[in-house]
Amino acid sequence: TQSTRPQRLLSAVQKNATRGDPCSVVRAIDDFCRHKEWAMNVGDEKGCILDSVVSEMNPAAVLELGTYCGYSTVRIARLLPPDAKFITLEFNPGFAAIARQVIAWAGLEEKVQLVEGASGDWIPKIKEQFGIKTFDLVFLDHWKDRYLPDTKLMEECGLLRKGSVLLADNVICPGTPDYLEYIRSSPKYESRYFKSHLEYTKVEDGLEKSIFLG
Ligand SMILES: Cc1ncnc2c1ncn2[C@@H]1O[C@H](/C=C/CNC(=O)c2cc(-c3ccc(F)cc3)cc(O)c2O)[C@@H](O)[C@H]1O
Ligand SMILES: [Mg+2]
Repeated sequence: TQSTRPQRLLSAVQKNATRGDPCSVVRAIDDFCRHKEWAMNVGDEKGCILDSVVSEMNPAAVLELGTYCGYSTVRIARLLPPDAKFITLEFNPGFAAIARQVIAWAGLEEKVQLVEGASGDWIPKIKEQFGIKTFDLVFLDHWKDRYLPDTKLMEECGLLRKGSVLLADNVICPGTPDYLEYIRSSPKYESRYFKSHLEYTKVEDGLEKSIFLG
């Protein structure tokens, strides 16, 4: 039977990365995507911006929307303090299965809770299910037309506090026009665009970092 791209990405990790070494897992995926098969991971260039935001915040509670193969999950989890809570939502069972193995290969399975399901269904249940009051950091990297509705839902569910940071991938390519318009014009957010490139290409893309003002 034919393998899928995520399966081939996992094989590349198992072949080229060292078990328990998150940086080698990140490197193995970037090499695979740059030299073998492109895949929609945040990548190394935007990944460095993600790293600096995570390191600067030292967050106690992180939410990721859209795990895919777990590349950004590993990037974030490797930088978290020991008792931080990190939830990543993924509704495609095939991708979730691959991501679990990528996260395990990095030795980070204790730091990450991968929840299988749709963000719209799970966001209202997070407080009671996981004992989380608010998130310090949310990384948005799922379907681009879900960024805005999920942001409004997180506001409504009281999951954001004064100072919570939303970091959104792909605000230029593929683009998230309705989200950008909302977040940049809303008095509830202080927003800043980090210009970069679409993963593994020279095409412009960037991350939008938005601080919730309460
Ligand atoms: C509501 C809900 N709930 C839970 N999981 C959800 C969910 N909605 C989606 N997911 C999950 O998240 C990932 C989806 C990611 C979507 N990302 C992109 O489409 C994307 C595309 C490009 C791209 C750019 C130029 C091109 F020419 C082609 C593609 C680059 C990117 O960086 C992307 O992120 C995927 O794993 C999907 O199952
Ligand atoms: Mg992306």
